[in-house]
Amino acid sequence: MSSKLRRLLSVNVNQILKRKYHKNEFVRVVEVGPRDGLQNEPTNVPTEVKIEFINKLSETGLETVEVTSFVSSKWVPQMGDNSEVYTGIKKKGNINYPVLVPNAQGLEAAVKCGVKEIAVFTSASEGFSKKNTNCSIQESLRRIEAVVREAKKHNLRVRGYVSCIVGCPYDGAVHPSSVTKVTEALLNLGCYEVSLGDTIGVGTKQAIQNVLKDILDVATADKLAIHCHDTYGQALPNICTALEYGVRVVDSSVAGLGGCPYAKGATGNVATEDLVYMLHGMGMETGVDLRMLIEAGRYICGHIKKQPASKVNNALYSKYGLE
Ligand SMILES: CC(C)(COP(=O)([O-])OP(=O)([O-])OC[C@H]1O[C@@H](n2cnc3c(N)ncnc32)[C@H](O)[C@@H]1OP(=O)([O-])[O-])[C@@H](O)C(=O)NCCC(=O)NCCSC(=O)C[C@@](C)(O)CC(=O)[O-]
Repeated sequence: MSSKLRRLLSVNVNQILKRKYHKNEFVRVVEVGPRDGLQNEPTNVPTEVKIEFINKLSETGLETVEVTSFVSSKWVPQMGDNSEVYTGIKKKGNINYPVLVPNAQGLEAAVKCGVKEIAVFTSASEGFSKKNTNCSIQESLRRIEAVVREAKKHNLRVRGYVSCIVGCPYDGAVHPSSVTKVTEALLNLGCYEVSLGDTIGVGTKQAIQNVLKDILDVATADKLAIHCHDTYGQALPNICTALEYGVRVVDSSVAGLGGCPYAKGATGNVATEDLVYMLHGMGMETGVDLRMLIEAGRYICGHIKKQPASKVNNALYSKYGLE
């Protein structure tokens, strides 16, 4: 093929794939602070503080707040009060409150609490799957299949996560085809949406493009969400890249809290305040009140004795008179 023809074809492919974002388009922000944000906190956060934190997030206009995880408390002690937190929060009718579930035991406990939505999780890399859930990817998919089957009997909505979409702390670089394979499997198992996790935040624009181009061969953008940790400061550009490819659901954590206990060195998610500020600046809608978000971020940071890892929170805190 001549280089001119090749160039022409690649321009056309990019035009088809790239759906420029438009003013007033809605982006659903999935707040993962109470779960992803707190799961790695070394000191115990009191249950009543978690509940108040989630109640404050519920007032911000967010449509989805991931509350906790029903994982083994031997593996993640911070989430050991999952039932108390889930049943203790004030639930607003227009908000989804998903919880993370790794297996049948977690599902059973979640169902007892009356959850309406669960999130199942696996990895695109074997090393992380083993360290995070003590099983291979194949085995995790078998567990998820059983969990989804049971969850559907209870009319639960099921969201999926794929970790390590670019790099793995144990196996190194991850090929896009591995991400596509697992994403497709989760969708086929019945997840309404799959969140693509750059767990250790190593991705750059090009890497995210490569992942999305590969996945968009098997799934449409409306089935995808992006979940970027900000270890290398690439989260916002990477999210913009995902927006260019039509993704309209973005996970984030207020005050940039978080990290995974089984991904050492990885920092928190992109801060929700920074994400919302950027999206509003681009003319996109989120329904989120930035001031109230900053307040919620300050509340939890005050309790865990940390400065918010959100530039927007730090810049606007005094301007909004929240001191
Ligand atoms: C999957 C397991 C349970 C396997 O762990 P295992 O040790 O192989 O499990 P097991 O079945 O052998 O059980 C061991 C013990 O745990 C208990 N157990 C077993 N299951 C549960 C449960 N659901 N709830 C409560 N307890 C449970 C079980 O009862 C038993 O208790 P014992 O008999 O010794 O007293 C474990 O590896 C685990 O809990 N892993 C979760 C780790 C985790 O939460 N990681 C962070 C979340 S993932 C993440 O952050 C990434 C994400 C989603 O944000 C996206 C991204 O950024 O990439």
